[in-house]
Amino acid sequence: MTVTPRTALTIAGSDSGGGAGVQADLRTFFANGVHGLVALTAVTVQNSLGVQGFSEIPVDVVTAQIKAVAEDMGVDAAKTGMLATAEIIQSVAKTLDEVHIGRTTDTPFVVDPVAASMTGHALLREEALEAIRTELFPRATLITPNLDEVRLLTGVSVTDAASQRTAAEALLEFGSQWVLVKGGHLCDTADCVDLLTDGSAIIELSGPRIDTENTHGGGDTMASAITSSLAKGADVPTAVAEAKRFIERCVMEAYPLGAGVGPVSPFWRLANPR
Ligand SMILES: Nc1ncnc2c1ncn2[C@@H]1O[C@H](COP(=O)(O)OP(=O)(O)OP(=O)(O)O)[C@@H](O)[C@H]1O
Ligand SMILES: Cc1ncc(COP(=O)(O)O)c(N)n1
Repeated sequence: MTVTPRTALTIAGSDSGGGAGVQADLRTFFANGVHGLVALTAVTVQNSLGVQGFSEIPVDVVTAQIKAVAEDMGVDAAKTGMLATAEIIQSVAKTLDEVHIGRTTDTPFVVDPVAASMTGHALLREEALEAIRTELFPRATLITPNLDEVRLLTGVSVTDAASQRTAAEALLEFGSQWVLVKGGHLCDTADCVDLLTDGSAIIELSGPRIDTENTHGGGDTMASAITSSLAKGADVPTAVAEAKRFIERCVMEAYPLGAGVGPVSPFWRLANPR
């Protein structure tokens, strides 16, 4: 019998290098057996050396993509990545309410507050940070900032487990249900520890730090692995734990591509189905 898979929607930018953005999200949804839906927000000119520029998609086209897939196909979970401008963020937030996606609905919503590429190029206009805090975080089931984004959003510099906890508490104040403070950039630790909290539960997800230069798309892949598990009905702690195991293997099997930073690889699951 033909079975329709669960669906996950990514609202994010394109990476011409294929390692981050909607390309990473679709690779990850596919590897996790979920049908990926896309609302494209921006087209970046990008390779392994960095981002040379980007052009935003008109706001009405962004929101029309969300409505088109949500109204016809249904969305089991959604995530955001690069949103580029305050105008796009505000319109996406309003549209998500209209199609009943977000923490107060049955459809979980993950916000990966992408501000810059790992090579340091801005992917968000400066004035848009406040819109992420006020428009998206209160609607989010989970937010997944890395340590640079944590500093931009809260002013807290995470240097150890105690400051990671302080940052998570500060982020919860913006109104998301759960916060995941990713520890991939805490370079002096032997393990990569991500901290997940909803204000009552505090869960440390720890795994070995894998020695590789090739981590492009790691944050997008982590957030879309979480979104895949949520689309399949997992609760947030289970989805994050599953995604942590998934991203570890993706980092382990990351490959060199181009002269700069290569991408993490969601392909391992397809090569070793289980
Ligand atoms: N070298 C590594 N070994 C194992 N796990 C890692 C490594 N680097 C990152 N991770 C894990 O990958 C996930 C993404 O973390 P990270 O903090 O790097 O996000 P990010 O900065 O948004 O990603 P990126 O900018 O690389 O796309 C986290 O679960 C983190 O613990
Ligand atoms: C379109 C797009 N979205 C997100 C990222 C962040 O990924 P990374 O931090 O690995 O550069 C990116 N580089 N490009």
